[in-house]
Order: sequence, then structure tokens, then C-alpha cells
Amino acid sequence: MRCNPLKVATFNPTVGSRVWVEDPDEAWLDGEVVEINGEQIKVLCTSGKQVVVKASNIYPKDVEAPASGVEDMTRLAYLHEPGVLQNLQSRYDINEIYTYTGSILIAVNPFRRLPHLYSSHMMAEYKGASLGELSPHPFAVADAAYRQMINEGVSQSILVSGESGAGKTESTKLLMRYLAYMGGRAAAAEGRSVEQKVLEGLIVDIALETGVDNHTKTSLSNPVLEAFGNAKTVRNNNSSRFGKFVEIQFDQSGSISGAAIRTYLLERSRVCQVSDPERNYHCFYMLCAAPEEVSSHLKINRC
Ligand SMILES: Nc1ncnc2c1ncn2[C@@H]1O[C@H](COP(=O)(O)OP(=O)(O)OP(=O)(O)O)[C@@H](O)[C@H]1O
Repeated sequence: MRCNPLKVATFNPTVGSRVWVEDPDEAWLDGEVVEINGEQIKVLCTSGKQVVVKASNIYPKDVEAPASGVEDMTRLAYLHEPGVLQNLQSRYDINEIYTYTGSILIAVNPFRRLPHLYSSHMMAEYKGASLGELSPHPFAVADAAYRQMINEGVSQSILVSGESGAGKTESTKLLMRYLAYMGGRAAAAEGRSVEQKVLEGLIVDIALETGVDNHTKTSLSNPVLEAFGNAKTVRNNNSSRFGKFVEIQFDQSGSISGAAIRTYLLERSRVCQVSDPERNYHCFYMLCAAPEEVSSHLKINRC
């Protein structure tokens, strides 16, 4: 996460002040002010590095911040970039990948399966709990949206944003999985309930439960959409190269009555231009790997 540091207007460093200074390799280093010459501040970093920086480029460090971080960053003494990153890092180090800033949920990609976080038991825990009562979690956000929709009878939106590979798709699946859990009392239609159809067609995420690898997950979750719109990039082996607007409709009783997905801005240039080591859309490789009877039926020449 990179953002413009918030200026702390009242900060006047003195010798001995604990501060953060920007570093080209580590992003931020913490240290102690050892000398002040007008606008030039000499800082001895805890890493042993000594730097001289302009007074306007250092930020105060909260020495009383808990070592394991805080669940809601609005409780931080200083809500500047190094303070926010330090808090997220402290929590990540103890496997806490979710943190609130007020009602916003920040997810740090763990790049490994944490199945205990997403079990059915966890969904039951978050059911009806108000935001902030339990540890930060996508289920809490989904529950708050669901409750608000039921209580106020107004449609709700959840915006998921982040850079490529940040975990938007995974987070969206968790949100939808929870909403399907909450709205899953719909009557069976054509043998399968609406909930089942939504789960199977749009959001099935068997991988989270079974811990299968990323490639297998791709083939299990939302296979058609991901085959034609996802590709391997330098940042993400299963990068969505299009935007998605997913709509889940609920009836008066709060049961799912339908679902729709709209796609936007597919990166079409990838079809004819791919730079190494990136790949084209998954569907082409799936076609190449298709059994002989399929490829001959489709007249695909693999030589
Ligand atoms: N909560 C999570 N638990 C475990 N692994 C995760 C989680 N979030 C993300 N990942 C891992 O990171 C990879 C990239 O995540 P994801 O595809 O959701 O990113 P994205 O933000 O949608 O990226 P893009 O914009 O490129 O589509 C996933 O395939 C998965 O391996």
C-alpha cells in the first residue's frame, strides 16, 4: 500500500524523539533523532543506519502502540503511512490478515491457505454480530450489509478495491459465500435451490475448504468466466483482466431470489499480444490440453 503521508502538523521533533524516515529499500525505517540543525535532522535508525533528512520528511512514531497492533486503525495515535504499515505488519506477523479502519476492512494477502478463518463455524459466529464485536473479517462486512438491507429495506453495495494480486477476487468470493449462507433459505427450483445455483455458478470456492492449489482452484471456481477473463501475469497467476459487478437479489424475507454478474473492460489486447512470462487467457491453454476427441471435434491442430 502506498499513499501520501499525512502530515502531522503539530510534530516538532527534539533530540530523542522516536520517528519514522522514508527509505528507498525498506519503505520506512524507525529511529531516534540524534541531532537537529535547523531543517536538517539526523536520525539514528534501529537498523544501525544513520540518515539526515528534512524536518518535513519525518513522522512521529507511537512508542506506546501495542506490539501486536490494533484491530481498528482509527485507534492509532498517528494515522500516517508508516504508522498504518507498521500496524498491518504487526498484525500480519501474528497471522491477522484483516484490520479495520472504521468500517473499512483492509485485507493483507497471506499467499497461503488459512482455512480455519473461513469455516462454516466462522460464518455462524459472525451471524448477527455487530461490526467490531469480533475480529475484522469479510464475513463481518457482509453481515453488516445484509442486516442493513433487512432492517432498512435498502440495497447495499460493497466496494472491493486494491492493486493486482491484492486479493480482491478471493475477498469477493468470501463476501458472496457469506451472503449465500445468510440468504440460503430459498425454495428449490428445478431440483437445485437458488443458493446452490449461485454457489455453483458464480462463487463456488471449494478451494478454500479443501486447500487445493491455485490452479485447481481456478478450475473449480467460476470456471467459465475465469477461463475467458483471467490470465497469468507477473503479479498474479490468476489475474482477472476485467471488472465485475456482481448483484445478488434477495426477496422480502431475506432469501436469495436471483443473481447476476456484469463484466467490464476486458483487456482485449492480451488475446494477440502477450509479453513473457505472462500468459494469454486460460481458455487457450485449456483448449490445447483438451483430450484428443475434443480437439479433433473442434478441429484444433496442435502440431
Ligand atoms: N484471503 C486469502 N487467503 C489465501 N490466499 C489468498 C487470499 N487472498 C488472496 N490470496 C492468494 O492471492 C492470489 C491473488 O488473489 P486475487 O486473485 O484475489 O487478487 P486480485 O486482487 O483479484 O488480483 P487481480 O486484480 O490481478 O485479479 C490468489 O490466487 C490466492 O492465491
